[in-house]
Amino acid sequence: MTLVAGVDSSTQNCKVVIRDADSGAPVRSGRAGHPPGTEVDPVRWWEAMRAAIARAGGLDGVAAISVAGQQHGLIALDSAGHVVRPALMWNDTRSAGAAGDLVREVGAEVYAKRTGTVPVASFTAAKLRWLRDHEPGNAAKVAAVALPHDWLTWRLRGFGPAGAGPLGPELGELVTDRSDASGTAYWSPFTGAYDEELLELALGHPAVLPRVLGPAERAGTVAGTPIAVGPGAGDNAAAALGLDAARGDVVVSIGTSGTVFAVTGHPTRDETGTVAGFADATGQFLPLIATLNAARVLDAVAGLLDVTHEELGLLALDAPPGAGGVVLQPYFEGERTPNLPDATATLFGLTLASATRPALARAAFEGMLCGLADGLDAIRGQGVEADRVLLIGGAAQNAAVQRIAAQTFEPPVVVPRPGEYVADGAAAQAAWVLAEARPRWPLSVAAEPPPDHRPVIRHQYARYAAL
Ligand SMILES: Nc1ncnc2c1ncn2[C@@H]1O[C@H](COP(=O)(O)OP(=O)(O)O)[C@@H](O)[C@H]1O
Ligand SMILES: O=C(CO)[C@@H](O)[C@H](O)COP(=O)(O)O
Repeated sequence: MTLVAGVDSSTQNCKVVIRDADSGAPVRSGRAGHPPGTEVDPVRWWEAMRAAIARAGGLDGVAAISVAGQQHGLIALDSAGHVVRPALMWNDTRSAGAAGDLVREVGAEVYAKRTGTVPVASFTAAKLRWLRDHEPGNAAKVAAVALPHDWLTWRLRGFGPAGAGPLGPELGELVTDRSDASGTAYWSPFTGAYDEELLELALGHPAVLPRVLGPAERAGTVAGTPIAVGPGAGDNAAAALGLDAARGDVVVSIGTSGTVFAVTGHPTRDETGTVAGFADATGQFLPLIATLNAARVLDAVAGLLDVTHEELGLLALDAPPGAGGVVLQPYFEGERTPNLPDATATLFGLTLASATRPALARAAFEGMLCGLADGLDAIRGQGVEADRVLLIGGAAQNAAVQRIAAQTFEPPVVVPRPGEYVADGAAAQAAWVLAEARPRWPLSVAAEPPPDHRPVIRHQYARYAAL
């Protein structure tokens, strides 16, 4: 049996799956935690990846591996290959002002035309501008800019700071793929090339950028082994690949971030900045919206009510759709869509009658899902069909999330079997690199909550949207 490995280096954890390259059958897996916070020394991600691989039984028998990861994070390297400072992650909102400055200087319409996106705080370009303005000493040292999956792929191949690996710094050996490059706001999905002028505008000087590989192009081999290394991908593009998402499928992922995305044959540009015109991992495109407040909204409210996730779900299902008028605008971490980096969470509509534990619990589910349903509308506005919603991510296995999703979204909701779709997509990419043909592994469905659309949920959420 030929085995392939896929890695998901996400915000909270690193997950590794090892699969049979032909059938896609799972063979073994492992995971390790990441430190909390919105800036992290990427060495900790490297250590977690090594621990997760070890917990998955190592790479014995594995013929190819690919790494997918959280998008956008800035890993700034000096000329010796050392990280200049801890990585600034996608959910670090300090760069909101820098994003605003870049958009003012370039113009939202021009950004959308050149990169398919209008940068907000999450994007790499905004983080580079923040570095230039707030840590000029560090900015001056930047010789190369990598994203989390680029840097992990580089380390896996034996490159790294002088002395850390057998091959030395070799900044020119950095590689990435279209999907992650498209989250920088200095790469064009229209031309498939970097926009070096926009990079320089953000950082203040040129820098080495990872070479952008094609969907099944080899990056090299794992240091000291013949194991092939794939190009890797941004986590959302990897999930689309892992789900084998087809036209008409809209993926809604409820993990640390909430994302809504679909694979399309045409690049998109939304000058309002709501929909990011990303590329996917198959040579197509992946219009996407992302929210900062997803599964952790439920974590926060479960903590407040001192219940488990399952108990929170039972409480929520005790309240009627619309939660008796209670609305949670769940901006616990500021928000990216809508672009409100400094916002905080607010509860609306409380009365003596509605101030109950079930209503608060339901308002948490509804608030989180309404933000994603607004995103689905925006994606449809880009000419994307939505025949069904594929619900994935850590919170998708929660029965109340499934039921309330079927009440919030218009299209039917399908919940694939519990799985690590980002890591699965990376494993599928590794199999693709190996066989030079895209694998078509079967997708099994765990639940199809009966369609039960309740317009009241979104109507009352929308009433407070502008406040
Ligand atoms: N049954 C559940 N109900 C609600 N939330 C859950 C459940 N299981 C996991 N989660 C939440 O899902 C999140 C992790 O999701 P995951 O998709 O693995 O994260 P990431 O986006 O970092 O990859 C955590 O915040 C966790 O608390
Ligand atoms: O910023 C985005 C997408 O634009 C996020 O989706 C990140 O890619 C992080 O994802 P998770 O850690 O939640 O998977």
